Formats: sequence, C-alpha cells, structure tokens
Amino acid sequence: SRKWHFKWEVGYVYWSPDCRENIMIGINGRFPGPTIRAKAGDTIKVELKNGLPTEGVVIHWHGIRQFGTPWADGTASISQCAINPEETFIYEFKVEKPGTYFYHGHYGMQRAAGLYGSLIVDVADGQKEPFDYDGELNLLLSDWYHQNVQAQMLGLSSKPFRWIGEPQSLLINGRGQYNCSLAAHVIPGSSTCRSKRGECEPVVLRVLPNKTYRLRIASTTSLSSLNLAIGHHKMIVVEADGNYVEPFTVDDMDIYSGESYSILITTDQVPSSNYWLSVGVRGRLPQTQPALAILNYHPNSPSKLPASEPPVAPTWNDYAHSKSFSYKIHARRGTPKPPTNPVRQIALLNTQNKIDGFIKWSINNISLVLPSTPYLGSMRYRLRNAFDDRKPPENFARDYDIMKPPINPSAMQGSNAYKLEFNSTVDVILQNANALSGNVSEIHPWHLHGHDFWVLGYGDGRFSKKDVTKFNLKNPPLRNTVVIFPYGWTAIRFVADNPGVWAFHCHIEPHLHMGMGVVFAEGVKLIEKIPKEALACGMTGKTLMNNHLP
Ligand SMILES: O=C1O[C@H]([C@@H](O)CO)C(O)=C1O
Repeated sequence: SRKWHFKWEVGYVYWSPDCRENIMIGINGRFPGPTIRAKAGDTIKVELKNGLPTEGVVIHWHGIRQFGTPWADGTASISQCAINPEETFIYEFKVEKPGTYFYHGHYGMQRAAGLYGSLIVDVADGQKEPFDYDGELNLLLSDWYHQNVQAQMLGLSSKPFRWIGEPQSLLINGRGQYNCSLAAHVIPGSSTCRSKRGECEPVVLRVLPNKTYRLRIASTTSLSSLNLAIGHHKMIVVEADGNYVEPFTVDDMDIYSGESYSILITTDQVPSSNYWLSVGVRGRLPQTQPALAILNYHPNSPSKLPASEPPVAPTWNDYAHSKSFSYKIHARRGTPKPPTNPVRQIALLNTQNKIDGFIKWSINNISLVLPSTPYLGSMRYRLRNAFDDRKPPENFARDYDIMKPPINPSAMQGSNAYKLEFNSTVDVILQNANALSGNVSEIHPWHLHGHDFWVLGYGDGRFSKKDVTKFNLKNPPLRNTVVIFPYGWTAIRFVADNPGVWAFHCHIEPHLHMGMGVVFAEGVKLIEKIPKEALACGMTGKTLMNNHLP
C-alpha cells in the first residue's frame, strides 16, 4: 500500500459551470476539485489550506469509514473545528474498501457552493473486481443555483421563510448548460453557450464499439433527486456506496444525493451513431432542464448528434418506479450479513415544524443545532455544558398521525447526541411524515458517517412492531445512504464499532441546514490521539490555552 500526499488550497473562483459566470468554491483554482484515485489499503494525506478570505472550511470524505481517525471525518462542530482562513489542516486517513466515493464541504452550505470532487478506490494489488470491464468512465452529478449560498442560507433562516426553489442547472462532472440548446452548443460556431475556458463544454464519454464499460456515478446534489438513463443501452447495477450488489439490469436508475453506484454498459448498439446520456429530476416538480452527456462511439465525431431524442426521466412523482429500483438492490453473495440481535431500536420521526415562526426540520421534535465546541473534543475530554447532554428521545408519540401536517407544529432546537454502547448492534427506523402543508411528504436521503449499514426494509405508512418480521436478514445491501419515501419508513441496522462521533442526517443541503440530523457517539473513551489543530476552538480551545488537555 502507498501513501498519497496532496496539497490543496480551497478558494473562491470565477467559474461558468452552466455557461453563466458565477463565483464558486474551488480547489487549487478549479471546479470541481481534483479526483483522488487510490487503492484499497492506501493512506491519503491532504494538506488543506483555507484560502477563503473570511470563512472557515472543512472537507468530509463521504463513505470513508475513518476507523481510528474520527478527527479526520471533516464535519464542522462534530469531528473538528472549522479551519480558519489562511490556516492549514492535515487530513490523514486510510481508504479501506474499493468503491466509488466523493468528498465535499461539510460546513454551512459550502457543498452547494461547489466544494466537492471524486474519490475512487481501486482494489488492492493482486485483487480482482468481481466483474469484468474494458474501460471506465466517472460521472459526478450535482445541481447548481445561480443565487449564492449566503443568500440561500439567509432565506432559509429568515422569517418569513424564503425557500431556495429548484436549481437552475444539473451538472455532470461540473458541467451543465443553462438555457442552452445542447445542439447549439455542440455545433461549432455557436458562441452564446460557451465559456472562456470551456468550463461548460458538454461531457463526452468516448467509447469503442462492442466493449463493456464501468460507469461510476455519484450524486452530491444540494436538493435534487436524479434519474439517469442512456438511450438504447441497458445498465447492470453492480456497486452501491462502495459495496458490491447482486447484479441487476435496468433501463434507468434513480440516484439520490449522497449515493454512489457503478453500472456496466455494453456498447453493442449501431456504431455509426452517438447516444445521449440524460440526467433528470425526480421526486419534486422539475423546473430544471435535464443534463446531457454524449456517449461517443469511436470513430464518430463527438459533435455528431445522436439519431434519437434523449431518454426522458419517469414522471417526477412516479414513486412506484423509484421504489421498484430501490427494492431491487441486494447484497452480492459473500457480503457480511447483519447480526441478528439488535440491543436497541431507535425510531426517528422526520417532521417539518415551525419553531418561533421559523421553518425547521425536526427529528423526534428536536431540530439539530451544532455546538461551538466539536462533540469529538468535548466528549473525549468530558467537558461540561458544551452541548445539551440530555438523552434525545428513542421514539415518538404512539398516536402521531404521519398522514397529516403536525397538529402541534412545535418542536425545539437542540444539540443532544445519541450515545451508543460500543460494539452494540443498533436498529434505526426512519419514519417519514406529512410536511407543514397538506398532502406533501418528500423524499429524504439519509447518510451515516463512520459506518456502512444494512438496509433491512422499507414500507409505506407508519412502521409497526410487526414489520420487524418482514426484515430482510438474508441479503440486505450494505450502504451509507438510504432514502425514506413519502409517508414511508426505512429500517437500517449497524454495529457501533467505530470509536468517534458521527453525524446521521438528510443529505439535502438545505434540510441539514434546517436541522434535519442527529449525532451518534460510541467508544469515545477509546479514541487515542486527536490532533490539537482539530480542537482549537470553543471550550476545547480554551482548555488547550490553559494547557489542560492531555
Ligand atoms: O424544506 C423545504 O421547504 C420547502 C417547503 O416545504 C416550504 O416552503 C420545501 O419544498 C422543502 O423541501
């Protein structure tokens, strides 16, 4: 195994991701950030300099377990203090498992400002992937707003509430085309849809006929749930969130923010043609054009327009279609099976509430606000009053009607954390419900830091004790992100075997900003060394100044 050493500087850049110039957060002057490519067992060291003049920054390595390095998880106020302007923080961690991952900002809404990139882990030397392919293509999907994230955050925390609305563009590898006909774009000579440095050039996927390609696809959208299809090509799903799945074939796939997949395609169609790859919006009434890329069969020119129209995403609210995709995902044979004896079941009710007139998302009536001292430090060094240390609720009211807007729409803001017994098996039931307005329940993709979990099952309506008997214990997929469908529940199981403090939250950026998350802590006593640079703020900062931390 080897050690990779990167020097990155985060900073604002002028960029035209969808042919409209904006300011974005880039790394080393570019958007999206550099792709990290390593092998399982390698160590990644990123010296991260904060070149944002007046705000802090952190980077989360999404899907990487951080076993033994919980301080490197890159969550502001949870695993570390935000890095101050002009300061450098060193992330160093192992990538244990091959798979398709990404990294992104995890402070405020910096992810939505463009702070993200791909992280791909190949099998270790001498190992083989359990499927064959001739070539590989990588697609990092995201969405883009023309309004800057400061304005977005202010609107979300204003009274009256100002919702961010739908994104202006969808991006593939950081490229989209706002109000541009792609045809105009592809045809040489058209200038309205071009940027100075080709920043919004459509993505061209160059392939040879009659080969098999692995497409790695990850979504780091701020809001949108996506559907991806390639004209005339079937897709075989083989990996989800860095775990192999039992291969299954589909014509199109859904992908939610925080998820990653690998699919295999065979370039067995008429070779004189090119084909569209299309990414459209699901789960919310779309007001955003689909993003397009060209599957370019050699030796055709990439400007040769495909003979058939781009595939159209299923109707946004065809949830039966989305469910049928999710329900097809099973662990590949040989995947570890879940332990059968959970010691604890935590039911988490997802509601939208008004708190003092501000619209928030709450989990069991608590809307998460992060403390000024990172939990990792305050818990490890047992500092008092660093956060609300009352036990958060394990359940919600028996008579809560998930089909109706909250009757008593009141909730509280809190920083409470769930303390999990080290090495214990925990079940979490995520329960969806009606939002503040009638007949609305949205999809929420939940992402767990520090662990993979088994997805034991989904159901419509309110979870009942009897549903436990329907759990899939035979081949549940291991993942780090899973959705709850409107008015439905999703059950997951994981082993709390990673000493640290870990966020579990809705991966929709504005929803997390509105409080939609919880904090889990386990084995904190076992954490050996936390770099002081991770804790030089809040109460751990004061204690450090007095030389009182061991
Ligand atoms: O959090 C959200 O707020 C709005 C709406 O519920 C209130 O305006 C919306 O669509 C969300 O997803």
